[in-house]
Amino acid sequence: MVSTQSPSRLLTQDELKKIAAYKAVEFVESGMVLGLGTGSTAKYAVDRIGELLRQGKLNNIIGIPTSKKTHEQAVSLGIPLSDLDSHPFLDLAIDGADEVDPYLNLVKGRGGSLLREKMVEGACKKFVVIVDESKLVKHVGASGLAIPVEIVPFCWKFTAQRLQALFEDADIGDLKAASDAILRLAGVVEHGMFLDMATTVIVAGELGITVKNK
Ligand SMILES: O=C[C@H](O)[C@H](O)[C@H](O)COP(=O)(O)O
Repeated sequence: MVSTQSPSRLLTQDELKKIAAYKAVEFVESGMVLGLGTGSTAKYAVDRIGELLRQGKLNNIIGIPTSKKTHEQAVSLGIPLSDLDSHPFLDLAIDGADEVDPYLNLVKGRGGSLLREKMVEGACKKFVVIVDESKLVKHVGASGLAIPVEIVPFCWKFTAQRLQALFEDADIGDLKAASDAILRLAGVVEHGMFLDMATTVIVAGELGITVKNK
C-alpha cells in the first residue's frame, strides 16, 4: 500500500523518522505485549506510545525494551515493562534499521544494540521496521559500512581477524550461508543481519509514506 502527499518543503531526516514511527504506532492496540526498539527512529515510536498511554488512548500495554537506553526512556514515560522470561510471546515489535533490502532483510546494530533486538524481535508475531528512505539499499551491505557483529570480550582481535577473513570470502548473494558461517565462528555472539524477520517496513520519504509488507 502506498500513500503519498507532497510536502511544501523538504523534510529533515529526523522529521521523516518521526513520520515513520507515528505510522507504526497505528498498529499498536490496547492489551498488546510490545517490543520496544532502540535508536533515533525507534525513540519516536516509544515517545508516541507513552503519549497515547498518558492520554488514555492506549491501555494495558506491556513493553519489552531492547536496550538499557530504551528501558530508561520507557520508564521515564511510565510505560509498564517486562522481559522475555515473563512474556516469551510478543504481539508486535517496532524498531529502526540501518539498511533495508528489497526483500525486507535488514542490517541493524550500528547504534550498539543487536543481541537483545534479535531476541525480542525474533519472538514477536509482527515486526514493524521504521526507516527514512536513506536506509533503503539494493542489497545487504550496499551502504559500504561494516555489518555489526557482537563478539565475546576475550581475545577480540583474534575473532575480529577471523571475521574479516570470512567477510572477504563471503558470497554476499547468499545471505543465509554468510549468516551461518559467521555464527559458526567461535567467539561470535550474534550479527546484525536480520534475515526474513521484518513483516512490515514503513519508509518515510519526500514523496510520502510507503508501507511494504512481507
Ligand atoms: O543498534 C541500533 C539499532 O539496530 C537501530 O535500530 C539501528 O541502528 C537504526 O538506528 P537509527 O534509527 O538511529 O538510525
